[in-house]
Amino acid sequence: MVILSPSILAADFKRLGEQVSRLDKSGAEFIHIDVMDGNFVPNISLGFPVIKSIREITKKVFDVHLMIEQPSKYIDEFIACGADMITIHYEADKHIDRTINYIKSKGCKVGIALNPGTPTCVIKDLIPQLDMVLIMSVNPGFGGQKFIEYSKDKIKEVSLMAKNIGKDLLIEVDGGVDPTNIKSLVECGANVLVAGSAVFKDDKIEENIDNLRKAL
Ligand SMILES: O=C(CO)[C@H](O)[C@H](O)COP(=O)(O)O
Ligand SMILES: [Co+2]
Repeated sequence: MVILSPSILAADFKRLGEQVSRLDKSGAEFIHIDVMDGNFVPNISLGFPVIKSIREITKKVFDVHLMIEQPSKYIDEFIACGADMITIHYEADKHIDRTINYIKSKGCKVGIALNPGTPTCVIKDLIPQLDMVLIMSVNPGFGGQKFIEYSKDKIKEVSLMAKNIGKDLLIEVDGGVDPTNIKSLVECGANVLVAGSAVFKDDKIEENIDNLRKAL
């Protein structure tokens, strides 16, 4: 099964409630929420009040992508706001094993994200504990960037690591995903596809999601 996770970073924030309601009625399984702190990445996006508000609109899985330093400080609050899955960056946490275990102890799913410049070998020993690995296919911080081709090799590497230990792992790809490349990413082993610009383009959310699904 291939999961679509539209990123609300590309939504029209004037009409966020309406657009999230449309995602709620769509065939997308997850909603990807990009949290940026202006420190780990050179941009600031949204935080607790927004997540809490849209939680009232939909029961879809909230796939919360934390692009923040010291994510362990904020786990309880993200869970309280309605996060179902919390993904932290490998590069942002000095004690990642502890944070993974903490998130799991709270009954929340956990993912680790890797920047384009971080090799996949760093997460090999962590995979047994994880629900998801997120391969960044753009440098984090902004939507609408071009897909980095070598990300495909990284998807294949993580897929092989999971296969070698018989682990049912979610492998998410985030950045520059569109109908022209989505099929090739699934062929590499991805099973959760984030799309921001490709979903919200021209305000044709339903049609764009259908087109992504058809391209698979
Ligand atoms: O994490 C992200 C950026 O750091 C976003 O999820 C990602 O960029 C999605 O947007 P798009 O599909 O427009 O590339
Ligand atoms: Co993201």
